[in-house]
Amino acid sequence: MPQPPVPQPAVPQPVTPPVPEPGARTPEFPAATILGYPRIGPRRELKRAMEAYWDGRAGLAELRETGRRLRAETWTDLARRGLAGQVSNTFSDYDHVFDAALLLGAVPERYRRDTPEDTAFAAGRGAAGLAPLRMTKWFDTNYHYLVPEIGPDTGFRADPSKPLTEYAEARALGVETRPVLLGPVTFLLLSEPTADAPAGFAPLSRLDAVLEAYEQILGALADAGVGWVQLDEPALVADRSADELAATATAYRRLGGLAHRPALFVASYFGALGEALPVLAAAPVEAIGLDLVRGELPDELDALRGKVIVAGVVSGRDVWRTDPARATGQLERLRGTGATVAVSTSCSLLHVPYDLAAETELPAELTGRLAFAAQKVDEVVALAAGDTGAIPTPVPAAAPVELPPVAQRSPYPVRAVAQAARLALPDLPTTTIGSFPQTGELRAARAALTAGRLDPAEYDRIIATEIDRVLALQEELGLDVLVHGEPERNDMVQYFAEHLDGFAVTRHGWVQSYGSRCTRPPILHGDVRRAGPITVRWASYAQSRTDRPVKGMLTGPVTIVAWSFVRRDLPLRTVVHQVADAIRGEVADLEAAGIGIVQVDEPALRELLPLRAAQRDDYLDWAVAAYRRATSGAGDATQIHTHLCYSDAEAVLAAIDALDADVTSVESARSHGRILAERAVHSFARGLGPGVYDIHSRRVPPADEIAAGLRAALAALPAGRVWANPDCGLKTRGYPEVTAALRNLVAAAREVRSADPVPARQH
Ligand SMILES: Nc1nc2c(c(=O)[nH]1)N[C@@H](CNc1ccc(C(=O)N[C@@H](CCC(=O)N[C@@H](CCC(=O)N[C@@H](CCC(=O)O)C(=O)O)C(=O)O)C(=O)O)cc1)CN2
Ligand code: MET
Ligand SMILES: [Zn+2]
Repeated sequence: MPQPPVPQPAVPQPVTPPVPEPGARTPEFPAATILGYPRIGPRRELKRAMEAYWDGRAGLAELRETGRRLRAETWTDLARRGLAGQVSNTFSDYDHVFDAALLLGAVPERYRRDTPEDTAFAAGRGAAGLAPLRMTKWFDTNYHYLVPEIGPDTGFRADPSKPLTEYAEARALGVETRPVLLGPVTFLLLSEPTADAPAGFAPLSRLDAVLEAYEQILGALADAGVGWVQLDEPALVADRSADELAATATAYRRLGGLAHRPALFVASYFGALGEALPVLAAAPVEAIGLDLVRGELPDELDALRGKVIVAGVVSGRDVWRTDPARATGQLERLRGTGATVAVSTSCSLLHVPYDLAAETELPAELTGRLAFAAQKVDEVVALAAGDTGAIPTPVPAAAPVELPPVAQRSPYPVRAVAQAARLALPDLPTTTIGSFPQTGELRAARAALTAGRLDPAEYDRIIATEIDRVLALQEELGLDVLVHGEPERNDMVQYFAEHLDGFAVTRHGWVQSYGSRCTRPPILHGDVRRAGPITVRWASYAQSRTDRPVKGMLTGPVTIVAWSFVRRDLPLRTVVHQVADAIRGEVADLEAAGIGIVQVDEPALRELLPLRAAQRDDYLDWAVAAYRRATSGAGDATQIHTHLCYSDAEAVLAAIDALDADVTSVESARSHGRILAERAVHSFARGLGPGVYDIHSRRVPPADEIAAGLRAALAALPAGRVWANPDCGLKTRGYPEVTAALRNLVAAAREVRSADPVPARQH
């Protein structure tokens, strides 16, 4: 098939709208814009610069220079692509939510350092004796933000230096930009109360103080000549209480009422505004952004009369080309109402890779259907110019094969007896979550293998040696259930995608996950099928090298799909069930190879939970059913483990129970044992490993602290069902701290076992 040309702007000239006169009327909103752009660098330049700075291999000046260069290159490239509506302040040293805390001067005292970079890194990474800020998912994406802490006494002091600097930088390049700020309502709704806040304290109660800071920031931006500012309010697409909607009305009445300010563009994304739409429509703001990919055109368009509608018709959440018929249909209907319409992306392009042009190994028929960030900019520009000829219409898919129903497992008590007899584990069994540190040598070996510089047999020898080393370490530490350490995997999702039909993987398609960490989300483009065993070889190898049980390690169907870009011509549930069927086959093969424990991770179960409550039960039903499809083929004596992390697991405890795994490990360390306080945990009928070692921090937990965590678990759950484990995999940590922490974990489990003789095993 000939490759359709990528749409190019007719005149590749930087487009710089006139700078508004002070006191002039609302400046014109550019016809084509985006809500944000990737910032890690097309070759992860920022990641490398950050890590070099952290390791002391480079100074702050070099880090800053890398950031400045990446911003300049982005503005220049997007100007060349003909994008008039450029944005600034979308760059971040670590995280844009933390940047908002810096902007408002609301950073917890314990993280404050001499420079904003060091402050952000202290908050994101912690330091000796200083735990980092809690980190959690940005809505339903795989991006993680640092959760701001706001209390009754938090002081706010506007510091607009970052948006001002970036605005000036772009201006110096001849590019007029719209600074992007996190909106006040979303900022407060994403924050959590400080540790010393009274019970029931809601950060939103500090709205007045926050608005005062925003007023000063808007004033400073206006002074600098900023024409439009973008305030991001994605929190408004979730269910909001009457109080929260009233706070939204207050916020925008107040900011809109300022005499001296830029024109205000309130951006919503990740869904439809619903009941927040009339609230924003009634507010004195000049432009409103709608996600028209996730949401349909609202009926109440009349209410928006007089405002610019920034129509998010190009998806920022997937890698597919825009369906020109759908997009132009929406744009025409909007224009038909007499509204002023700008073409935009549905959300920031932060969640997609930079440039399809960097991928030279993808099949041509797939490339023809794809658009990464740069191509999405081209689409926005083409749609705004009414030039859709260059955007091909997507090809409809054939109907998927119906999957047969599967039988469910025996009841847990029956399985528990069979497993206890087979595994003969002590009370409080100790284990880890799967990965051991991914060393530089492993990554270098894999890079050499991919580049053809390393013989596959030699690579296999390196992996086997690493597995031997990791097993020996675990035996020496005295862990009860061992893992092979996942050294052969680049990533827990990409690795499976590389071994399943229906997926493609990229070489440079990096997307920021948090801080300097990135993933290359695979592209699920066809029907998914497992061509052959994926993990059996290394699992059996590991089991052949030790007498202790080795857990087989698989990624669950929801997580594989959540962390990939998926086809949109089939319902998500159908795609997830196809992946589940492939994993089911892998569980069967591991079992046949004599593996007695199989862990099927589902850390993204919570992430895909719909933002609107009305859609949640339906999602949880099919997600749980998919997990059971993946695991229910296992015999009674095969112990199925699952693992969830970053999950606010509280929100989905009933679903976790319904997964029917024999043992579940969850994050607990960073949520301060909150999970154990949940009433539902007490009725949790199977094994539970509340994470007692926070692997997201370099800190080594002392044995008595771990023992306290285990005792708390024993107070909530029957003995014999509590496991001792870290709260996630160890791949991002280093060996010295992992060894010390696991030594403490084993010591703590032994101490609690001997000091608190537990009643006979209950099942
Ligand atoms: N997909 C996914 N999402 C997730 C998680 C996860 O594990 N996977 N965990 C949670 C937290 N998020 C995370 C996301 C990424 C990483 C992470 O460690 N990423 C690595 C990259 C992992 C990877 O793909 N590694 C490849 C490529 C490594 C690499 O950079 N190679 C160099 C060459 C290396 C050398 O020569 O030394 C290169 O390509 O330039 C490999 O090991 O093969 C990183 O950013 O550094 C950790 C947690 C939630 N979401
Ligand atoms: C993000 S969940 C990670 C689970 C995986 N088995 C690991 O240990 O790395
Ligand atoms: Zn995890």
